[in-house]
Amino acid sequence: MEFLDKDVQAYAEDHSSPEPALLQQINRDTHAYVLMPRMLSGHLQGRLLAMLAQMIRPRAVLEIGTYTGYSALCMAEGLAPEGELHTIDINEELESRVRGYFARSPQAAQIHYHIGNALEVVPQLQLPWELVFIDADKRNYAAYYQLVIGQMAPGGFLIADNVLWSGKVTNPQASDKDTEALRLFNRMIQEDTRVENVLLPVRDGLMIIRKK
Ligand SMILES: C[S@@+](CC[C@H](N)C(=O)[O-])C[C@H]1O[C@@H](n2cnc3c(N)ncnc32)[C@H](O)[C@@H]1O
Repeated sequence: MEFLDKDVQAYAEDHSSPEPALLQQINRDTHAYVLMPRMLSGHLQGRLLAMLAQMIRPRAVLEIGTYTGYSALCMAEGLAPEGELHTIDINEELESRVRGYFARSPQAAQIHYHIGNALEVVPQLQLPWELVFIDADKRNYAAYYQLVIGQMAPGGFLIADNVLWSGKVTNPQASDKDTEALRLFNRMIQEDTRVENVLLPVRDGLMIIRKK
């Protein structure tokens, strides 16, 4: 479910910076050749991620859930000159496609792509994260948060995607495991006194969290 009216969404995209050429190609290719293209962040959310990264100028970015590399490349636009971005995905089938896209990015040398289960890879990457994007399996959102929050730099930002889950989080009839996991995650963030947070109803819901 999109929370914005279709015309408003189109208007917002028309009045946001265009996608860079490489991202346009990833968007097109993902819809043509890859399963579940709805998972890609897309134009509006991608420009928001790029803008937030440009505001933060992070030296260390972590992404959990690379998929076809779209959101990683958006956030890489804002990396500090000495910064690095680590992105993890469990799906090795997309690896050669994604490596090809990353190689064409102006930030190619700063991007580190890991194939594996994020629950195992994250503890091996001990960096003071200044920007984290959680966008993988919903049942592990709380576990990912607990893994990274201690590693994050004070003043660092964490963004979690799909926290409205097509509106199911507010539907009392919805009790599937993913919906329950997202309700638990949202409640956990709301009650965590170490952070400030705002839930933005953009696309499928973005929880933006700042570590105090
Ligand atoms: C919604 S997609 C990511 C979309 C991408 N961030 C974007 O905006 O274009 C979710 C991805 O998480 C990956 N994933 C699922 N479980 C995972 C796990 N345990 N560890 C790492 N990646 C995982 C899936 O393979 C999938 O590619």
